[in-house]
Amino acid sequence: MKEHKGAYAFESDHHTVVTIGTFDGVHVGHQKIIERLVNTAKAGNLESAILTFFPHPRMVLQKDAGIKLINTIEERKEILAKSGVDHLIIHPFTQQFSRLSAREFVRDILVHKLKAKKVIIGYDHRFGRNRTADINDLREFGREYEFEVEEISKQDVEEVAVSSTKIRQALLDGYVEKANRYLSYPFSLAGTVVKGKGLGKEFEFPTANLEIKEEYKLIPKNGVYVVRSEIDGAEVFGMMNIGTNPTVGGTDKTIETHFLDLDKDLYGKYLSIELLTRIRDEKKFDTVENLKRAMKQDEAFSRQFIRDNYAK
Ligand SMILES: Cc1cc2nc3c(=O)[nH]c(=O)nc-3n(C[C@H](O)[C@H](O)[C@H](O)COP(=O)(O)O)c2cc1C
Ligand SMILES: Nc1ncnc2c1ncn2[C@@H]1O[C@H](COP(=O)(O)OP(=O)(O)O)[C@@H](O)[C@H]1O
Repeated sequence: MKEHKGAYAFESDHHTVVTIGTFDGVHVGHQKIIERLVNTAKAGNLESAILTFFPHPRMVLQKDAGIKLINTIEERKEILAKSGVDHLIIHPFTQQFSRLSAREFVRDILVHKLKAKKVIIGYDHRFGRNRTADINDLREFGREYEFEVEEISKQDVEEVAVSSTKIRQALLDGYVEKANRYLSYPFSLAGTVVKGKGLGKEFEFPTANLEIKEEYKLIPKNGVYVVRSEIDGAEVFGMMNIGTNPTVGGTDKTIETHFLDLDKDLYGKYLSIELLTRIRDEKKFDTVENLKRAMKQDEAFSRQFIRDNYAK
């Protein structure tokens, strides 16, 4: 897969089949559409291209600081790279871009830059300034500029929309296994290990504190989770706490992981950590002793879960 920083940077000698969308999560519904894109490309001797926007239109137009996404743009790239698509075009969605008329968008971007011979698009997709054009207008443009339009049915679009919403809601409710089923891969959190309060080592449970730089990344419900990661090329399991550490009087939200059977300085490392299942809610314990006891139970639970599901 070739990545292009915006439609204007796209270069290819071939004609393309293009689909347009955010594809947050790249979940099973998205994967179906991408499969169709890739197969259509093969059958028509075209190259397949996904046109996606970043930042998300809602971040730009509504200054929607609250919008949370399942994938960071880096994660989205990595997952799409495995899908067999020839081109990923990440177009910066700006105020200026949003003012392109429907005709300008079709003519300048789809036809002249991307050389689209086919566009696969949802039945309800709207585009151009103020989102005034619809799929019928696109078909009209297709006759003029000689490309075909293939519609993604209402049912397929709804399936896709529903599963993105369902995945976000499942994560916010702590149901990571449900989210992982919809995604067909484990939801993960990625960031740099930073210094915490320095209490973990006294606890006998040192924890790597993850700092996630993308403020738009969705963080699942507070609580304790069994996790898996890769550190220096080796698979490691662990238990993660997402929360405010109320027992030791914390207030800020932290994401910290104790890795099982590991003794390594992790400061400054960039880790991607998969969430496998949820163990329990975060609690305010009366004493640190009681918290320690709970963490020992978490460890026993985690080891059993790993034996049951990931035994080699
Ligand atoms: C598996 C696990 C479960 C945890 N559960 C709780 C909890 O229920 N309540 C709580 O206040 N803190 C919980 N913590 C957080 C500890 O309070 C935290 O590790 C400790 O404050 C050390 O923080 P530090 O790494 O920033 O020094 C948990 C941590 C881990 C790794
Ligand atoms: N098994 C392990 N799991 C997590 N971190 C570990 C582990 N072994 C060593 N470490 C190191 O210990 C650090 C955490 O220690 P801790 O006392 O909790 O300090 P702080 O909270 O100040 O970051 C981690 O960032 C990592 O560098």
